Amino acid sequence: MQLNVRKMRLFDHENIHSSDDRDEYEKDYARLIQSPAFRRLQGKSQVFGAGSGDYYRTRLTHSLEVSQIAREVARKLGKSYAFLAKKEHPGLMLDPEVVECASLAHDLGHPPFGHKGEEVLNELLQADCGLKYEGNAQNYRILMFLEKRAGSDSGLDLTAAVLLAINKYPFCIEDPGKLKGVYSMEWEGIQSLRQKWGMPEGCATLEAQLMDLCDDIAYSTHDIEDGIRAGKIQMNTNLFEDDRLVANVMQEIENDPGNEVMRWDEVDLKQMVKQALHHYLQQWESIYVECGREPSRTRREMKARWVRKFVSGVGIIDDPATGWKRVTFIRDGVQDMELLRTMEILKKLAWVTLIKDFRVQRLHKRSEIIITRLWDSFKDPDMGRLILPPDWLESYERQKGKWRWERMVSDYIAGMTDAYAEKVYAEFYASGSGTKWGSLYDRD
Ligand SMILES: Nc1ccn([C@H]2C[C@H](O)[C@@H](COP(=O)(O)OP(=O)(O)OP(=O)(O)O)O2)c(=O)n1
Repeated sequence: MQLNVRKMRLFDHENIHSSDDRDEYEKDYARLIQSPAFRRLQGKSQVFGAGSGDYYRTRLTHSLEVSQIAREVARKLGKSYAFLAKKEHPGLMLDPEVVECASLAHDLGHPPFGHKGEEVLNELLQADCGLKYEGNAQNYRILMFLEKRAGSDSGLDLTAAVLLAINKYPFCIEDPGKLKGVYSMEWEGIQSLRQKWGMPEGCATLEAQLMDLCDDIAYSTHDIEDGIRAGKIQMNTNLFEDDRLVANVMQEIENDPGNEVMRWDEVDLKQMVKQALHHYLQQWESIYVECGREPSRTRREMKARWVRKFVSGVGIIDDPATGWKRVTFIRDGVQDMELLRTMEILKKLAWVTLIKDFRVQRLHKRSEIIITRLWDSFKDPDMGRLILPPDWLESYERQKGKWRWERMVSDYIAGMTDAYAEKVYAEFYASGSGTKWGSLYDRD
């Protein structure tokens, strides 16, 4: 019975493969891996611009790393927690295949140029028409409406378990006070699934929580690895004794007062930052010697050890505040605050050394200019109708007024890779010898 609730699909009208013997999650995996939205992640920035170096992460390689980590952790937890085997509640189960699919899909909604693109598109939409743009909400536009699969016009029509495992923020984003969530049109479907499952309000499934934590494990470690490779973080120095760096990290923490892991009223903030950096770096010297003083091997080994350390800390506890369960780092049956803080401080370290680096900031400035000019070019329906690809217009017309024009334009811009956004921008605005005209044979 519960399995059916987990494997049900929202639309499921015409399944051309209904006679095949694949498991429902195998179908989800195939639909995701073979979707154009998934392929386009290869051209979307993680931190450095996609295409700025073959070794740096893109949203695609990041999503693959998250899915590998999340799948393994789900299997491991499945063996350690007896309640998971009882399958008493569909939201309190951990299927490795489900977290794998959710991880592959969790960043589909990112526009070109990563978080900066998301911020700019949101500001433009809000200022011009009062709509919001948010990457997690956009995941559902893509999965439920924009992607097509053989035999259906209604998105990828994934199983309920996978859809809810992507839902980190189980809210309607258009409700007052919500910065993240699901747009109202898609929230209807997600909410109906949550009700069928009996999900408590505001709580995410265990699978969504695990995907979220594994996303953090992946990027907090690989961003540092990318940063060392780019020469922005010097690991062979005693980072925790670098007063300016420690002060910058402290400043970022103070700028993020809502972060519950960082309750610095409870601890000495400076001490906490120094301790976490010390904790992180402890093994650096010995790994360096073990790896024959080879920087690239040392970097990889350090990253691998930290992923293993974080992974081995993942557990499930009761959450007295909600009566639901919580996936987090645990030690001796309680939340491991030291490990949680170390991870948060790694994120801040990446922030102050990489994201605030002037070259990355120039990339952000450029992406702001490009996205703003693209928005200005397409937002007016009279002009937009002349310059949008015909299949986008046809999809829009088929909705017979259910979609607002601005939502469709933001879908179009958000779907672009970094390079494609650059190309369309150059078609409109570059002059002289720098002009790059689109070829007649390019697919838009
Ligand atoms: N202004 C920013 C913010 C973040 N990043 C990078 C750092 C990480 O590599 C990644 C984090 O992105 P996610 O979408 O995984 O972030 P969250 O999970 O924190 O965001 P959300 O809760 O919105 O999903 O993006 C960046 O380059 N520039």
